[in-house]
Amino acid sequence: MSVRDKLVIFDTTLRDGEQSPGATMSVSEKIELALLLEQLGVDVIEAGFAIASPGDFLAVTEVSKVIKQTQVCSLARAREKDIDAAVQSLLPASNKRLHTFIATSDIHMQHKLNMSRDEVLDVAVRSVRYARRFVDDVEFSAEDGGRSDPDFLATVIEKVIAAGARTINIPDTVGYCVPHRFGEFIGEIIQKVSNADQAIFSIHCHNDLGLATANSLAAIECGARQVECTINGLGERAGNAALEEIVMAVNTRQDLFPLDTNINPRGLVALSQKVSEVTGFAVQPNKAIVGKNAFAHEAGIHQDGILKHRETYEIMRAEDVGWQGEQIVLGKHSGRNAFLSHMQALGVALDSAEQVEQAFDAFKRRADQGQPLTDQHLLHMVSQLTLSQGQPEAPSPAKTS
Ligand SMILES: CC(=O)SCCNC(=O)CCNC(=O)[C@H](O)C(C)(C)COP(=O)(O)OP(=O)(O)OC[C@H]1O[C@@H](n2cnc3c(N)ncnc32)[C@H](O)[C@@H]1OP(=O)(O)O
Ligand SMILES: CC(C)C(=O)C(=O)O
Repeated sequence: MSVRDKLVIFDTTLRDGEQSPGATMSVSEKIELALLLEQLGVDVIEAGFAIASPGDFLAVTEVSKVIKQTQVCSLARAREKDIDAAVQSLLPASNKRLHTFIATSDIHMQHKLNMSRDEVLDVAVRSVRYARRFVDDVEFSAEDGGRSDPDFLATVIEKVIAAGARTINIPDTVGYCVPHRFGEFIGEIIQKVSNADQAIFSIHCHNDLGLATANSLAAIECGARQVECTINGLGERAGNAALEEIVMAVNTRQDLFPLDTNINPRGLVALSQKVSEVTGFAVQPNKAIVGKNAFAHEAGIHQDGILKHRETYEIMRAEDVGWQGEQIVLGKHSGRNAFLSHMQALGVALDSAEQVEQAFDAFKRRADQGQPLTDQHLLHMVSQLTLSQGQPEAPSPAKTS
């Protein structure tokens, strides 16, 4: 029997998600979201960046008090004062992780940090070693890893694993990578690092080119076993990989990703709506999984297929991610089969082929106007039609709505 690998879901909605301009969350909002994230089954909640502000420090502390199973994490630069703040903020946590990082790309080292490769290597190792004095579970991120020299990156990783890092995160900080190359890159790094078996490799992908989910999945195929992501893909600039997309891609394509997660996908829609409410960031209707149209069908050919066999046009079940069920929406693109099935559900019997054609024609004309078509409208429309023909069968809107 083969042992299935686990994919660790590291949620950073409360840290990287909050870095999105306008998405600042209060301490009580972070607590509320953290409890929902725990209920959803995420493995790690990155609750904030303790040194960033007194409010963020408090948020990490308060989240640490209420979360019992899930690991709570704070971010820290590769500096003792950041690590000290993170350690202090995490004191109440039952299960904690400290996440320290430093950039490893030449462009960041030269222009932002003003440090040489040797200096960055030294600071990375010293920070991990320092953090391990206080916390067993230390994650190290090589910021801008996706644009880093692979040999240098592998050297840094090998040394920070030896210094005690348990998770190695290779971010595509600026969303520059493309899927097949990023997957190969992660696989190559894992191969190069002699002590790779002593750590879990992770990715953290940004969505600047709309590739965050695709890049994450490519890396998972090549050996990453932790994915950093956010609800609704919230995050710096164009956002992070969306948790709901990663989880449902893994669940739906088990042929490609034979991995287990702890996530209960039925909580995805509710959490997405809560994050949207807290941040004021609307979820676009066509957003995968959690957009209001993600399981809606207006096109007649699709509706006909769904009515005959749901899987013709559905690769996932709406109710499995927390929607009530798939939606057949009547509109100008709908066909007779969906129209009749809906009228039947409303209790309207259209007995002859002629009645069907008349009602369908009236419906198409109405739908062409582009206004939403409620059941009330449909019932009224049919009653007008049959009354004008002198036929008694159609119920009045008042009786059926
Ligand atoms: C890719 C990411 O998402 S990384 C996380 C980004 N998130 C944030 O920056 C949000 C929270 N940040 C903050 O509140 C502030 O930037 C703070 C508190 C961390 C630092 O504030 P300040 O001390 O005023 O520094 P400031 O932000 O202006 O500049 C960053 C400094 O950190 C240095 N730095 C950046 N990354 C790192 C790192 N990983 N390790 C060590 N030093 C770093 C920079 O080189 C710069 O140093 P300098 O002041 O000597 O030039
Ligand atoms: C700190 C790291 C993980 C990060 O947020 C990034 O590189 O985008």
